[in-house]
Amino acid sequence: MTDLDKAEQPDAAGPRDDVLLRVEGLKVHFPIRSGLLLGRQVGAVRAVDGVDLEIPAGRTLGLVGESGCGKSTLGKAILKLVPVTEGRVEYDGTDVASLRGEPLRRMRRHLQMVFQDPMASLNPRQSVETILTEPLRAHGISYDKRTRVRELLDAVGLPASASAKYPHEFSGGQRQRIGIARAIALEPRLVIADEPVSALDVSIQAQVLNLLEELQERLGLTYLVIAHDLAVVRHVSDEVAVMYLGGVVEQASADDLYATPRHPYTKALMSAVPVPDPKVEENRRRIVLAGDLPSPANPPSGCRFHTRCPFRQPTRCDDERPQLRVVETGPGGAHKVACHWAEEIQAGTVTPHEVTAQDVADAEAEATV
Ligand SMILES: Nc1ncnc2c1ncn2[C@@H]1O[C@H](COP(=O)(O)OP(=O)(O)OP(=O)(O)O)[C@@H](O)[C@H]1O
Repeated sequence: MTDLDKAEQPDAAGPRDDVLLRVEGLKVHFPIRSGLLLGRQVGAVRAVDGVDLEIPAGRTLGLVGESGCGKSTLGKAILKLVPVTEGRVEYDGTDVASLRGEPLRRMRRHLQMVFQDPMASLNPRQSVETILTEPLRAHGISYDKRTRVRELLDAVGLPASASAKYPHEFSGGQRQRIGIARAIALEPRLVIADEPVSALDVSIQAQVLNLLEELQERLGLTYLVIAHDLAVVRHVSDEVAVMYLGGVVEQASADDLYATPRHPYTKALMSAVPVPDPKVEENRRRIVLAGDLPSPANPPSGCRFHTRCPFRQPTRCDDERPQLRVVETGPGGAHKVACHWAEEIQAGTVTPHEVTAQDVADAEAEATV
């Protein structure tokens, strides 16, 4: 069975055997140092604070959340680009943390990243040909330069003449195509795309997203697509995970999550998305969250979202951190939510109340881990 055939199989609530990437209890805490020569650790930024994720082969998981919630750090931790404090990253059944030297280098071939800003991630002094062949040289892979460069450019919709040019000679969208060509040069299986279109004009975004989808189909790629923009994630994802302050608060198939968001934070995020139908748009009720994202150096106790949550119930939300749990399994697969009151909110027995900026400040003052 090919990866693509496997990807046709329906989701199940239990563990699946076609999982390419599995993340368990992942934590990335950056030490905060103080004192002379910054030698003493006085705290930690809990950028990622206990994340579980699974991506089946050939599928796309979209990861959304506001700036600073830990999305990029999670992506980097999967690629071992930042040190993991606790937890496990398993790629194709192998614990990534245990790999060193040659096995790590070999594994890296299969996991590649597409970055937000192609101008910053491409070396301005290298020609496109050098940019595209450097990963092959670094991994000691023999290739016919002209043929391989032409194949890669063709795969991302650029002409062979692009080969001799430099990044500044291209538009933003073309540069991101070069970044994508570089990412697929080593024939990876998993690609982590961190805000792949947020630096691009809206008119160009769809073209680049379509290219990512086309390459997925042709090459059987598995994607983790990180974005703050819900529309971008919806466009490309089979499943979507919503992150808030270092943790995943909701995960479901894209259709289920957009049709029936269940976590209060997801409800607020979704309420901000404009609806194309003018009648629906007119009646759309925006949930505006009071306060800002709390500092990951000093996260609230209990549910990380309780300080801003319109559905907060004393005192369980303040004291007990909810686990991400399956609340429903439908045709789209398992719908997981990290909220103590997910069922009651759905049934309408727990209802929203107004939260003011002062309420948030008071709750934050009371609630530190
Ligand atoms: N190397 C680092 N050292 C210390 N703190 C860091 C480091 N990298 C990230 N952080 C902090 O970790 C938190 C999460 O950052 P991260 O970049 O992962 O969030 P994000 O959701 O990707 O946001 P954005 O979209 O703005 O990049 C932030 O508070 C950030 O300041």
